[in-house]
Amino acid sequence: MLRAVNLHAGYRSGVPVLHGIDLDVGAGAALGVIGRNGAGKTCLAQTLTGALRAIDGSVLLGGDDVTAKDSRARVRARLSHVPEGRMIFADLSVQENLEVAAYGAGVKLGAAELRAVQERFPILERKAHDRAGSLSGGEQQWLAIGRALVQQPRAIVLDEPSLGLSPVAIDGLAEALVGIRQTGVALILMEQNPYLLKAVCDEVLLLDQGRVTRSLDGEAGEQLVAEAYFGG
Ligand SMILES: Nc1ncnc2c1ncn2[C@@H]1O[C@H](COP(=O)(O)OP(=O)(O)OP(=O)(O)O)[C@@H](O)[C@H]1O
Repeated sequence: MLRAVNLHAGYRSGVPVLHGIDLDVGAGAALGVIGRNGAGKTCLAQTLTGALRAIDGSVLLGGDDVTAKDSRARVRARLSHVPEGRMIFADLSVQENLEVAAYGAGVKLGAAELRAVQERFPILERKAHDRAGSLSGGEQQWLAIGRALVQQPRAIVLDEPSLGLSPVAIDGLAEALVGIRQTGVALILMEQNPYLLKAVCDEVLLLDQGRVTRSLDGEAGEQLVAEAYFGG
């Protein structure tokens, strides 16, 4: 569903950060990307979703080459982004945040679509009319994922969604992401938390200085991920 082929990219300074990334995640599958601070996870998330332009290589969504499309066009092609830091609109209500996200994707947010997201994350119904900035960090993460879901994505790229969450909230996040996978959405999860990766992903890529240095399958487990990542 979402593929990167020989992807080279960097931030606007022009210094290359990614040096030839290949990845492929199918519908209903989840691919993890783990790497130290500065490995290039955010650069990869932004290049996949169109916030940054590739220097070379391609991004394909459902077989279509979207490399030349900007982030807005990619959202409309059903590729959603849950950015690092959540990036919700703090001064809008929870429901308005969902409405804006759906509008940006060219999707009508009817009562049934709203209910589907609220059933997955009941807090988004209980606090529908609260200011989004008044939510706790964990609640804001549900809203950030809810914003992606109302866009009716075929694939979602999530950038460090566990950041700042308690262990209990991370368990809830894992459960939610597995539930989303089961609806056929492809997930790419940039993460530093091996336990979340183990719970959600079939395969985890190790990113080091902009290159994939290893690929670990789900059976390898969090122990192997942690050993490889922490250099054990
Ligand atoms: N806005 C920017 N402009 C230029 N260089 C940047 C920018 N943001 C990050 N970098 C550099 O690009 C490289 C990759 O950073 P990136 O944030 O993509 O890594 P990351 O794996 O997401 O790290 P973290 O886990 O700390 O968020 C690093 O060397 C970083 O210093």
